[in-house]
Amino acid sequence: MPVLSSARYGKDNVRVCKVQRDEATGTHKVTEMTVCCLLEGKIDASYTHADNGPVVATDSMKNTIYIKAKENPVDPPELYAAILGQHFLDKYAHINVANVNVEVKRWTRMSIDGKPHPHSFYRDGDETRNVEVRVSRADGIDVRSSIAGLLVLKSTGSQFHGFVRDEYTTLPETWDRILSTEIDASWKWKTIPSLQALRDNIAIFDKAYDDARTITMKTFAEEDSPSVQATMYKMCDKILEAAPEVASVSYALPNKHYFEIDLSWHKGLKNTGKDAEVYAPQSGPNGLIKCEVSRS
Ligand SMILES: O=c1[nH]c(=O)c2[nH]c(=O)[nH]c2[nH]1
Repeated sequence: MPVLSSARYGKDNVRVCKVQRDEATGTHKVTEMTVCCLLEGKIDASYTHADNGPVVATDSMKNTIYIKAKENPVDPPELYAAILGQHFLDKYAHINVANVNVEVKRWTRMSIDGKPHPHSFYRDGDETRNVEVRVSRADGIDVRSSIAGLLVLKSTGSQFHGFVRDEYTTLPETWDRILSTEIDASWKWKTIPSLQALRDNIAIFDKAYDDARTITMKTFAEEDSPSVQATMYKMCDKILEAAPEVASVSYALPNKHYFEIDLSWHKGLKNTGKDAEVYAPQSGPNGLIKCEVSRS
């Protein structure tokens, strides 16, 4: 006999833009996000017995995503995701868990003649601020916040030597290389008991996001990196120190290689080591280095 061992369903890729207008000053704020909402609960019969009785249509979920964005703040995204998830539990007795993911795009305010413009913005890179929120009747609210797609490069201040050398090794050791990666940093919060508890401590989310972004860039820029591994561990350690309510921090960093090109075959051109100026950026293969650091 087959058993339905797990099931969740909902709406993905719901794109929402909210404009908040301060009538007094005429200043607007724009938040553009993509929402995914998947529900769990007593929904097995819809899979096993073609019984749609327990099914809240995914189309209704899409409508709910818009309505909750109208009725509530959409930032910080942790709050909006928790409000939306809690709504499904409050409204439908047979739904036990709501999984809400939100990805927020960057709309950075324009500066015109040195002054912040009240209603004009620009897309300031592909980086996104993301949250994954699980609102559960039994377990409270679990939140993972993250920064994704932040592309960084440093042209010196990175080394890699002392690694295994054997009959499989061709990579030379280096004391000075280009280091580039696309930051995927996430921090998992200690479980939050209720939506009210989350509301009561709302400032921690923006602060942790700002701290994580600053720590990531400052550590990347200032450290003479011995390896991606050692640098990301240091970033995790600093974020844990800055955000006491965070339980663990994770990074997933692709090593975007820039290879030196030996041009000595052409009139003895010097282009390696201290003379390296022209590099060949690699699309792949690339290293991929991951870690999670928790409190001991
Ligand atoms: O920082 C690095 N870590 C590695 O594990 C590795 N492996 C590699 O080929 N280059 C690098 N760089």
